[in-house]
Amino acid sequence: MTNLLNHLSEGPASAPPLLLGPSLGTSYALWDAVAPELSAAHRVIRWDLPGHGGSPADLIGPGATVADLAELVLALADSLGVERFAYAGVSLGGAVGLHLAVHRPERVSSLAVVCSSAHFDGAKPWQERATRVREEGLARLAESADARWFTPGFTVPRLVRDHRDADPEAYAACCDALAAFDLRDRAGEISAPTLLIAGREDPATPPAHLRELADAVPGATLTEIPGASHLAPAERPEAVLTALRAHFDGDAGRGMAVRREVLGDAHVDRAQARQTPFTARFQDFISRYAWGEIWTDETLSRRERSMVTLTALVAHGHYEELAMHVRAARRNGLTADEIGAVLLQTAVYCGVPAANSAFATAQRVLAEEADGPAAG
Ligand SMILES: O=C(O)CCC(=O)CC(=O)O
Repeated sequence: MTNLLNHLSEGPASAPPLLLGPSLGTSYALWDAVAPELSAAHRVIRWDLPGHGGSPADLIGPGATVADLAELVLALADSLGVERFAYAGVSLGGAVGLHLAVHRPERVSSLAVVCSSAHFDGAKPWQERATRVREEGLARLAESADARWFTPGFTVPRLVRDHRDADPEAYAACCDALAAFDLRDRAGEISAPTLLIAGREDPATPPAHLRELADAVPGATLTEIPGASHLAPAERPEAVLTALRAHFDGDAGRGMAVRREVLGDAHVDRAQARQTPFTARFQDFISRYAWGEIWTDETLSRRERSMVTLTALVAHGHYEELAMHVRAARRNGLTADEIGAVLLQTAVYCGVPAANSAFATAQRVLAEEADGPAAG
């Protein structure tokens, strides 16, 4: 029997690690609709609480704390050779992230706290729930899971099943951890870039809890997701994914916006649709560095960058990319005459045959543009 948390790893082993933590009663299936997308640019490692999903129940016992759970997460990371990681967690999983960011800041590069809090409204309700679960098991409590986790009419049967099938003693020990958790007077020490995500309809950790954290954690940003209750990654995965990507992907997120402005949505959508696990890291590299760092640098205007780029593409004979960048140059404000003047200059410095092909390519693109809206 292993003494490690059960986990699922997705994405390239060489990508930056991102750990995903679950909420009480759920399993790593909570991230099913989000993790595969995040794994395009991250080594995603999602874990199960003790006695939940596939984790052994005896990893914790009565009187457990969030610190105990955080130690189990660090042991898992150590076992996978992961020293420093980005971390996102829901509710109890978010509390683990807050604890790590305060007590082990050297391990956490960036933090997202989803439908969670610096405290869970005192010890009493959790002590009562722990007692009840120790006495009667989880079947009856699981009957009310939908109402506690989702907006009316929504459900994820797998998660409700995981709740019912969790080990009652381990579940109760997790309730003990929630009862004792209060990080309010330490939240100001968090130095990792922090994103807070609230489900606007969440009755368990309402948006006010996340706002309280936003006021306490230096530089934290807060996103409220409409139409989401307590398990936002399951109920509104697209919204959670967008927020997490913007937070964790940083330059790549910013770069993607510039890439869309310069190359057009149609082109970027096609490139994204063609993306495979094999090309994902290259796409991410392009968004992060070419678009997120270089094209966003304001030392040169976008018009100037287009002129330099056209010249470089002619010099190396990259005529497919040249066609794309003639369209981009038009978006960046160059006239057809200016593009012609750039290509004429390349005849001097790159050679007449190269400029000859470049004029033919540009002529075709400009003619297409004259015939109708740019194809992107
Ligand atoms: O299952 C619930 O009733 C919500 C429990 C809670 O707020 C802690 C958690 O989800 O981890």
